[in-house]
This record gives sequence, C-alpha cells and structure tokens, in this order.
Amino acid sequence: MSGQNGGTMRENNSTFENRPVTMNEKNNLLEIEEHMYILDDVEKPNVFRNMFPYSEIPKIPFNDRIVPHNMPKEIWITDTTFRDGQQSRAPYTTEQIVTIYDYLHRLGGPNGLIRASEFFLYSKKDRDAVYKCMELGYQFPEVTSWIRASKEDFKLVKEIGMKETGILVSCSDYHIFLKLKMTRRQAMEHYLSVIRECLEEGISPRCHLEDITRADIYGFVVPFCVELMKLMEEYNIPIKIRACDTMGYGVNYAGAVIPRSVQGIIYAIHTHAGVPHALIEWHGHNDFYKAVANSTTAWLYGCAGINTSLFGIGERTGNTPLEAMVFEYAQLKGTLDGMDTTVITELADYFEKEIGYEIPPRTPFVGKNFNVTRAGIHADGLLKNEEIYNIFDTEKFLNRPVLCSVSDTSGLAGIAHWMNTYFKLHGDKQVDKNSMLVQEVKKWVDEEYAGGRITVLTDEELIEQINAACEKLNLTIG
Ligand SMILES: CC(C)C(=O)C(=O)O
Repeated sequence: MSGQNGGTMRENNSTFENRPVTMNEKNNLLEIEEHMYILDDVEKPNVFRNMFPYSEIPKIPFNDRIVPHNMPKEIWITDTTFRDGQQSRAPYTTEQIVTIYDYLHRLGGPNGLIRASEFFLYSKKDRDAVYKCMELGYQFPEVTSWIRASKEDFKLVKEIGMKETGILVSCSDYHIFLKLKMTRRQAMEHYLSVIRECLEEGISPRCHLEDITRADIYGFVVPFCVELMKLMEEYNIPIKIRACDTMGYGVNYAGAVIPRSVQGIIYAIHTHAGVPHALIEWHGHNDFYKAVANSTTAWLYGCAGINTSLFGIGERTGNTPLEAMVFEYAQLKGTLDGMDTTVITELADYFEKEIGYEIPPRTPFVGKNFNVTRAGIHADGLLKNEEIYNIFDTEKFLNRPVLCSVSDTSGLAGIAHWMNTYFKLHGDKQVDKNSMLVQEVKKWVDEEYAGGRITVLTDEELIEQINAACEKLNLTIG
C-alpha cells in the first residue's frame, strides 16, 4: 500500500524482493520516504471538483486501493460535548457542565475509556466550569482546552494547570485559500509557529486538522504531519493529530479514493507521516449519516481515539454520538472494559428533564421508542421471548426493559406485554393475552380507534382503563 491520491500522487515503488533489507537500504528508504512527502505549494486551490462539484451531489470515486486493517491494541473515546456540542446550542450552565462531566466519568469506568473532554476557556463561566471539573480530581476524562491560538491563551492553559489544548489547523484548500487567503506554505509556516509557541509553554498541542476529507492528503496533510512529528521529537512533548471530517464527506467503502476514504486518511497519517496510533483521533460529522460507521472505521484502520459528543449534539447534523461508540467499542472488543452503560440512560433523563433537550424518539439506545415494538405480530413474538425483537438485554445494560406500545395494531399480545412490562410482572404473576383482563382492555382500545383515533395510547390512559377493568372483573394486578 502506498500513497493513494487523486491529483498529486507520489508513489513509493521501491521493493526489496525476496531478500532481507539491509540497514543501509532501510535508512535510505526512510530518507526517501521523508522527502517524498514534501509540501505541494500549488498556485491555485485544489478543491477536488471531481468529487465536490457543488452544483451536483458530491461523488465517491474508487481506485480500488485496499487498506489493511490495523486496529490499535488500545482504543478509546474522547468527548466534545462542551465544545462542538455547545457550539450548536444554548450554552450549558456551569452546574450542568459539572454534572455531565461527572456522569461521563462514571460512564467511562475505572479504565477511563472516556479519556478526555475539551472545554472553552473564553468566558469566566467557561473557566469556572473547568475549575469545578478539575476540583473533582478525576484522572478521566482528562480536562483539556480549546482556545484561540495565541501566546496569552497558551499561558492561560498553563496557569489553569491543563496539559493539553486543541488548536485549529484547517487543512483543505477551501480553508487555506478561500477562508485564510493564504498559500499552503504560508498556512503551514503559520501553523508550525503557533504550535511551537504552544510547545514553548510546555503544553501539548492537539492539532485539529479541519476539513481533512477535502484536503490534499499527500500534498499538504502528510508533509505537515511529518513536520509536526519533528517538533514532537524536538520538544519531547506529545502532539496529537485530530482528523476532522468537518462536513461529513468521509466514506468507509473499501477502495474509495482519498480524501474521502477514512481508512486512506488514517493509513497516510500513521504509515507515511509516522504518527503513532495513540496520537491519532477521528472527529466525525453526520451530514451523510456516516458519523458512526466512519468513526468505527477509523478505529479499525489505526486511530486510537474517537471524538464524540453526547447524543451526537454538535454543529448542523451533529457529531458522532458518544453513546453509539460505547456500544461499537463493546462489539469490537467483546467487552465493555468497565464502562457503565446504565449511565447513558441517566444522562438521557438528565438532558430531557433538567436541560430540556428533546431526544428524538427513534434515537438508538436513548430515544423513547428505541426498544418499543408496535405491530401486533411483533408483539406476539416479544411475548414469547423478548430476544426475538430486542437488540440485547436493554434492561440489564440501559435499565430500559423492552416495551410494546399499544395502538390499533398491538392486538391482545401487545396489550398483555405492555402490562407485564409496565407493572414488572414476572413468572406466574404475568397476564396472558387470552385473559379476561386483557380482553376487556382490548375492547376499549378497539372502540378508541373505531372512533377515528390515530395516535398511540398514553401510559396514563392505559392505567386508567386497566384499573377500571380490574374493578369491573374484581381482579387485582401483580
Ligand atoms: C472546528 C473544527 C475543529 C471542528 O470541530 C470540525 O472540523 O468539525
């Protein structure tokens, strides 16, 4: 596998066929590699019109270069709820930030799988939240910052006692030429000087390579990362590379062309720029519904950290949802490694009740309906064995027992299942779909819909009808 690029491809065709590589050859090769990825200081921006025609829907070209799987031994999640998340909504109060941070700590478990979170430092309120979170004394999530890239702000980060800060280093020509009005060389020199200032303060920079899925990977991103790795060696301070799929253009299809190929980008950063797995992070957006799949792909191809935000709240269509990556982690690794998934339900309740954020009902893992089955025929299956229509034991992992909502299509089985779940009836206490009680309630349900109702029945209505039926039949429930 060598550099795969649209316009400015430089390939390494050197091979050492069927014989051991000598030390000299290895050193030569390393030198060649380093010089192969020199900055391509183009005169005009490369906006990849073949992929992004703007007046047409973006296109996904393929060159069928296959990237090998290369999942790091250790992978983790990082959080941007208080940065990208807050950019897209009304700011959280200091108290809300501290409460959410505390939940994140519990969710991440003793192994700190929610490794870090990033905070604004702009206002007093922002800084108060940081102080309060730091006072909790948790190792994880590490409290990191997001600042304007200036000497004063680096000093502020240091004064507060933080080790790491995010710095914006936009890398596509859309940003370099069209927004910053710079050439690639000017942008690179500017970024490197800012990062040097940060290192001079002893702060570890996390470089946010904005818009990487529209950037010239071998003409700018790799040469820039090679320079960053040299700075890292010079200062002996870790430099993180955050690959930001700002517009959600990344795709995870095998053989797709960079800069859209997630695996191609991660491969280039790790193999050709020499960035260690632990220092590569992926930050996705969901504009094309791909935030989760792309993030998992980034893990699979060499990225250790996936940056996420709670419930995917972030700019436009949002970021990779944190809770989704918890379950992706468990599926890839075969273990939760100590993460407490029930905290996800507590967080969802907190967001709805305390923050007033309405979680769309069909949202996986947290929406009101995520494990609610409506159709009668499905409910019948659930009643026989809940595994048939539930993704996993949602009661155990999320404190959310599988539910069957009652509507005109629920049938007797749906009503019986609703009662058993709602009243937590187990064993011989359970009601049967053929019982008098269920039949009596069904009569009322049928009348409701025969009268033209089109909405599902609420819990309160059902409880009222069940109580009335129990009284009529001289029964008690449970
Ligand atoms: C502003 C940058 C860092 C970002 O969040 C993104 O690229 O999505």
